[in-house]
Amino acid sequence: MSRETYTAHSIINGQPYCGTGTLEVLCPADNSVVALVTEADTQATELAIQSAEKCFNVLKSSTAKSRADILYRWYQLIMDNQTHLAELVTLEQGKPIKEALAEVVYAAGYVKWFAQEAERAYGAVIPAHTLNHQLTTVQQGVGVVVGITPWNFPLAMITRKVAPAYAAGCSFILKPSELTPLSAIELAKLALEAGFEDGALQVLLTSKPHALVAQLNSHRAVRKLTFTGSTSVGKLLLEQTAKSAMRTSLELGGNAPFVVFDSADLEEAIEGLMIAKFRNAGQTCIAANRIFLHSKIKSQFISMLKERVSNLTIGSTQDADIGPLITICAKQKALGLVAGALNQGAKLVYQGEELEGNFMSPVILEGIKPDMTIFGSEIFAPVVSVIEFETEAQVIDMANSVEVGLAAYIYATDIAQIHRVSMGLDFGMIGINEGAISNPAAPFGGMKQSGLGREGGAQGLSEYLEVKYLCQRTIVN
Ligand SMILES: NC(=O)c1ccc[n+]([C@@H]2O[C@H](COP(=O)([O-])OP(=O)(O)OC[C@H]3O[C@@H](n4cnc5c(N)ncnc54)[C@H](O)[C@@H]3O)[C@@H](O)[C@H]2O)c1
Ligand SMILES: N[C@@H](CC=O)C(=O)O
Repeated sequence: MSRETYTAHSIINGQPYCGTGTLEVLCPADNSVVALVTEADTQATELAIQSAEKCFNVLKSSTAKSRADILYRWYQLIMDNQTHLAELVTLEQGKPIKEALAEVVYAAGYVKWFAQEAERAYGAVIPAHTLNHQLTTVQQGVGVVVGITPWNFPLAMITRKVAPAYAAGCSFILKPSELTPLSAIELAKLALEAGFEDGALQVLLTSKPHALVAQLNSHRAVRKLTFTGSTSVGKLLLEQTAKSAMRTSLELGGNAPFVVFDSADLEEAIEGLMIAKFRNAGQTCIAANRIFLHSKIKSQFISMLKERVSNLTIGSTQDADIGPLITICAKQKALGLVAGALNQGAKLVYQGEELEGNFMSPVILEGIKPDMTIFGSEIFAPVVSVIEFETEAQVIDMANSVEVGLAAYIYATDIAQIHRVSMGLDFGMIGINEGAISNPAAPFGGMKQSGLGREGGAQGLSEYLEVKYLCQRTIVN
């Protein structure tokens, strides 16, 4: 791909909107400027809301079948453009091209899934309490939706929201991360090409999300907020939406335990950990963050892991396993967590060579204890932090002792133990002898401060639907 500097503008009512100011988008691989983006102002935001409101009324009288057909065309266009989309993701987000291609397919998977689910937003007939009554329910789209997405999966975190919203008949205003606007704009262009009505998907770009999102959240026409990002920003937005009691879905941060029992198949557990820890250089919300190893297998597991980790290639070449972190600040934060853990008594088991720019070599730490800062932090980098345990009760307690509860992983072959531990863990998703759990057909989401609601699966559509109860008395002449 040539390294020309792209330009990008917000999309309002189906058209590019050349806003004011200029935001620079940097390539994480070398921190060069890859795009200049104009920013949406308050007027643009107001126009987008008006257009979304108008479009919602159009969508209200469209059929689920027609929306399903349009979603299916969007799915096909994403798949037809997968190389281009993947290159954009690698350029602005940094993940290796093979992972970017996998993200395109994953993102498209949500569109296909919700093209199918669109026609299954069933209502119900309720047995009536008296004669001459018919009690039914219907489901209708909630209205104008605002979606805010992060940079780590710049395509999939968008399709996981926009596809169910459109399937439900909602119009959508998207504010993607300022770090990855190009993928968002490209996806929206493909949606319009597929047949999305002009106000059905609009994209507002800004480097000042606080002001723009506050404007959206305080508007009477906006009926739902769906947010994916950090727990701290999610909580702040929940305060805003509380003011109008707006429907709010939050997909927030994680701190996943990865528990390896002494009955585990260690080869399988290593394979699972390589995916759950190192995908996207450790920058995933469901990344294995705390590695709990039973004392009987700890030494063997760590030596097998060292062997695998020392063979990983870090860089921006086609075959690299680990790309750069998103920003230099993200790398400094991760190195700070490692230094802090060492100061607090952790032991350094492995650290690859020091690398330039945003690239970071993997690190393995052992001797991590629950009172260390790293234990309670979402590391978001290729750092393995190992905690030793003795008993099932002890590991469940330690795993549950954090404030978030998104994903957890268990490796064991004792079926009764797998059942007990799965039931005991306070996490919304559990990988059992499996390190790759993401799937459009499954409900994605967390407990405790990891969020509210679920995305994907059948539940993902309900998040955008209102249930309306109709109580009809039959007039008998
Ligand atoms: N649970 C999930 O499904 C899931 C998926 C992906 C990422 N995440 C989480 O996202 C985080 C990483 O993403 P990030 O760094 O982009 O998160 P972030 O919270 O910094 O930003 C997310 C989005 O919120 C916007 N934003 C930031 N401050 C805002 C404010 N004051 N008001 C309104 N909007 C604001 C950003 O512009 C961005 O679009 C991690 O914590 C990760 O675990 C969760
Ligand atoms: N890793 C998640 C997204 C959060 O980062 C996914 O697989 O959907």
